[in-house]
Amino acid sequence: MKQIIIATNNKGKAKDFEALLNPLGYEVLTLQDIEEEIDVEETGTTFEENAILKAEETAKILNKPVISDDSGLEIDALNGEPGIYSARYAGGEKSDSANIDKVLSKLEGVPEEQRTARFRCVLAIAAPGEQTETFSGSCEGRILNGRRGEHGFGYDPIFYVPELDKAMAELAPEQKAKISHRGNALRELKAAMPSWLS
Ligand SMILES: O=c1nc[nH]c2c1ncn2[C@H]1C[C@H](O)[C@@H](COP(=O)(O)OP(=O)(O)OP(=O)(O)O)O1
Ligand SMILES: [Mg+2]
Repeated sequence: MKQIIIATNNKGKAKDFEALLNPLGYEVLTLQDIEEEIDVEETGTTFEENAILKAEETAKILNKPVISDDSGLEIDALNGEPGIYSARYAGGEKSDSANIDKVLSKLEGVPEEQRTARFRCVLAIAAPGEQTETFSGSCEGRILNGRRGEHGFGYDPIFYVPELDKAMAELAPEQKAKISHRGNALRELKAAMPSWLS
């Protein structure tokens, strides 16, 4: 089986990429599968910058082509927060549960029609000696009043997908792959760089 390295330490993202890439005949490897500990500092001010930082630094260390993912949730009623700070919204130690609690408390009393939000994902492809490329995808929805569903990771339990009348965490990985910001970004990548994912 062909292998592809995703420059992430997030196990939830790894599962999403498996649902997207296994059907194309790729085995997904992440930073959790390799000896070296790589945790690139996200000092950029946009998803693009952070995705490029993660991809280029990882490709350089491993001397191999990699794909990175920088993603997050933008909530309109919070002026786009948590945005690029999604992973550390509730503080230093990354905690999906604490992050969700913070969003729910900030949105307390905000009516349904004002709870619009979107997930964004930027993928960067970097390879030694090659120009880095980026691709982006988004997924529109609304923030629920509480958690629903057991699948996924991050903010999935509080993200409602109107077309499917389901929370993102109520979708099986294959269903999420069809509509997610990550799936949409990967389809952009595949359309522009077919030789990468054939
Ligand atoms: O499909 C998703 N479903 C739910 N939540 C999501 C999703 N996609 C991103 N998110 C949230 C999780 C995390 O709070 C942040 C990503 O932060 P981000 O820096 O890109 O990832 P990370 O630090 O967890 O792992 P890494 O940088 O090693 O890839 O956005
Ligand atoms: Mg990160």
